[in-house]
Amino acid sequence: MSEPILSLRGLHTDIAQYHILQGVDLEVPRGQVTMLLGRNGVGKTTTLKSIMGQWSAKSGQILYDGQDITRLPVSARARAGIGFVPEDMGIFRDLTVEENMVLGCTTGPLDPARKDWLLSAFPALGTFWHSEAGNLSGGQKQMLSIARAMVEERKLYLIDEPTKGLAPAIVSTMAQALRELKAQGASILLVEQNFSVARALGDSAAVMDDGRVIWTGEMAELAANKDLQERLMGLSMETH
Ligand SMILES: Nc1ncnc2c1ncn2[C@@H]1O[C@H](COP(=O)(O)OP(=O)(O)OP(=O)(O)O)[C@@H](O)[C@H]1O
Repeated sequence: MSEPILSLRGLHTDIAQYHILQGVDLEVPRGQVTMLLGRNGVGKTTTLKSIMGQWSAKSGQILYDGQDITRLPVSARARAGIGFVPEDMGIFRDLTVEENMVLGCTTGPLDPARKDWLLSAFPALGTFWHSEAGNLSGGQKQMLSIARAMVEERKLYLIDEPTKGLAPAIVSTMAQALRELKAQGASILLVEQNFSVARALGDSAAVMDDGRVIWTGEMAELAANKDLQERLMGLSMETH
């Protein structure tokens, strides 16, 4: 098997006086979707932000594509090919959809073929291309946030709860876009509470508790084992 695109080794991150990540070990295989699961507040978002550099790790190591990025600034991690879609969307409300997308481009102008693909994946963005992003619906803002992170090809995408609060029809649009992204060869680390999406998209899974990864394996294995789900996450995926 080839080297994982990302390995976390014993990662510790503090937020203020709180010791949030307490030795996270995690591998994200190349070209796969890895689900990061767990109860609320166990450190999933903090893990993504530590990988991106928005929180700096106190100790431990982040290896990305053969390089130690633990101490690099956010901008260098982005240039190295990591894209991050935060849960709070981070779009600019006063700018148009187009302007938001252009701001997502770091290496040159918006590539027309990439734009065509994104507008076919998320047609509403084409309809509102010249509208202010603040006027979009909640689901459309979420699509814009994801589409902006996909506007240039990245090797690794970190995506935090992309389907949160979305209507079922939009959830399947989002899931399809992520499937297409994977088909293009990207690696994805995905935090997702919607278990039917997790089951449908995930190749492997890592479950966190109390600032650590407590289980890793195939997503299909976790999805098939109710006792394991109850033990790791306190719930059964079938009921969610
Ligand atoms: N800015 C902050 N200041 C203080 N504590 C924080 C901050 N951000 C997160 N935390 C705390 O860190 C812990 C982990 O939070 P995190 O958002 O990483 O969890 P999560 O697993 O993503 O949770 P959820 O599923 O609820 O989104 C929580 O106890 C949270 O309260």
